[in-house]
Amino acid sequence: MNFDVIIIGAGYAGVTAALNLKRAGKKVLVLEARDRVGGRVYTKYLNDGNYVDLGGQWIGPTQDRIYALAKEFEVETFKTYDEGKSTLLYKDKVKAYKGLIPPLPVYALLSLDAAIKKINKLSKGIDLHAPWQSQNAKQYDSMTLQSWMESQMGSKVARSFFQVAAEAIFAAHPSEVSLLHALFYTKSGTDFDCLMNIKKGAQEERFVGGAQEVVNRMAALLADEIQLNSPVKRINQDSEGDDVIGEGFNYRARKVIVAVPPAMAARIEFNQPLPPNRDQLMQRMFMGSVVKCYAIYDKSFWRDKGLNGLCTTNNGLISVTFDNSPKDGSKGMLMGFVLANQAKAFMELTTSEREKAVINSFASFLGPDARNYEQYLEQAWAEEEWSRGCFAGIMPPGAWTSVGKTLREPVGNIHWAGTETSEIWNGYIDGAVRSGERVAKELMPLL
Ligand SMILES: Cc1cc2nc3c(=O)[nH]c(=O)nc-3n(C[C@H](O)[C@H](O)[C@H](O)COP(=O)(O)OP(=O)(O)OC[C@H]3O[C@@H](n4cnc5c(N)ncnc54)[C@H](O)[C@@H]3O)c2cc1C
Repeated sequence: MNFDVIIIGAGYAGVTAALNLKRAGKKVLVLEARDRVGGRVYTKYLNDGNYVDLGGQWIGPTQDRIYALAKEFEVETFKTYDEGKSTLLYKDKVKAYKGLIPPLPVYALLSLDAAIKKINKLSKGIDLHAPWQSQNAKQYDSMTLQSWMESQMGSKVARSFFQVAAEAIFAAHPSEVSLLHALFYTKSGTDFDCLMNIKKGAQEERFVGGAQEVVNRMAALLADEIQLNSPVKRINQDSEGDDVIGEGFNYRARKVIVAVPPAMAARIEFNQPLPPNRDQLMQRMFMGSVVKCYAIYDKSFWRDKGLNGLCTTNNGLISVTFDNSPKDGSKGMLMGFVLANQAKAFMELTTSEREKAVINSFASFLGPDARNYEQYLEQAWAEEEWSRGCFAGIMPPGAWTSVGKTLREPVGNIHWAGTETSEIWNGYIDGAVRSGERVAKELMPLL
C-alpha cells in the first residue's frame, strides 16, 4: 500500500505531525515500536484508579503549543503542589526553608546567584535557529558546562548545587555537556530560572489523568493510521519514495518523517548511507541518564508537617524530590530523580537494592515516615529499548559547531522531527509538539 507520508515514532512529535497531515487530507501511517503511544511520556495506571507519570509530566509558561493541545483535547491541568516549606539536606543536617533561596552559606548563595545570572546573560546571545552561528559559538562549544562552572564559581558548595540543578535539567554530568548546548537549551526554555522552578517555571503544572492523556486522545483520531508493535528496521530510499521495513511489514511512501531521537535514528539501517555529517551527529548526540522513582503513601505525610515535598541535597542518591500526589491529594506520592552518573551506578544494583537505596534517600530528607510506603515504582530510561536514555539528546563539546547543522536538514525523502529538533522548548513535550507541527508544514508543499 502507498502512503503520502510514513511517520516513524508515535511520541508527541510523531502523533502531532500525523494529525496535522491527516487533517490536511494526506494519507499517513505511523509506525510505533512500543505497544502504546506517548514514547518518553508514559502514564502508568494503578489498580486503585490512580496513575503515575513515569516519563515527562510537567508543563509551564510559554509552552503554548502543548497548552493549545490540552485545551483542544479538553485535558485539564493543575498546579504542582508547592505550599509550605522546602527541605534542604546539607552536611548531614535537614533544614526546612520558605521560598526559593536555600539556607546555604552566604558566599555560596552569592556565587550561585552570579552564575545563574551569567548563564542567563550568555544564553541571550545564542541563535536558536543556528546555534553554531552564534557569536563565540566555537569558544563555547570547546568548553563543557563543568569547565565553565569551575571558571565562574570559586565556591565548591555553589558548584555542587549548580550541578544538582544542571543534572536535573540535562540528566547528564556537566562535564559531558557542551557549554554551547547548555546556553542553547537555557534560551530555548526561556532561562535557567524557568528551567529550575515550579512557580513560573517548567515544573508549574501537571495534567489531570497524566501526561499521556493528550497524546492518547490525539491518537484516538488516528486509530486507523497508527500501527503499534512495529519497530522500523530499515529505510530503502529511491528518487520516487521510500520503503519502510520491519519484521512482517514493508510499506511505501513518498516521504518519511523520522520522529525519534537522533540516537535512536542511528539504529535504523538505510540502503543509501546518510551524509557523513548527519551520521556523525547521530553518533554524537547522546541520551542522558535518569531513573524516575516513586514511593506511594496512604497520605502525603509531609504536607501535615507544613512541607511541600520539594527536597534537595548535594550529597545523596536522589538529589531532588517532588510531591507528585494526585490533584485531590487522596494519596501521598513522592517522586525523586536519580540522575547522570548516580543513575549509571544505580542501574547496576539489583531491584531490591535499588528500592532500599531510594527509600533510604527519601527518609534522609523526610524522616522515618518515608519508610511506611505502600508501593515503590521506578522507570530507568536508559534500560528502555526504544528510548535508551532521557530526558533528551544532548550535544557534547564540538558537536553543534561541526555537525549540528544536519539536525533538521532533510536527506532525500527523509525529514526529521522529535523534541531534539525544536528551537523552542528543546527537550520538552512542548518542543516535541512544535517539531511535529514544523515538519508537517515543511512537507505540505512537497506532497
Ligand atoms: C523521566 C522523564 C521526565 C521528563 N520530564 C519532562 C517534563 O516534566 N516536562 C517535559 O516537557 N518534558 C519532560 N521530559 C521530556 C519529554 O518526555 C520528551 O521531550 C518528549 O516526550 C519527547 O517526545 P518525542 O515525540 O520527541 O520523542 P519520543 O517520546 O521519544 O517518541 C519517539 C517514539 O519513537 C518510537 N521509536 C523509537 N525507535 C523506533 C523505531 N525504530 N521504529 C518505530 N518506533 C520507534 C519510541 O518508542 C517512541 O514512542 C521527560 C522525559 C523523561 C524520560
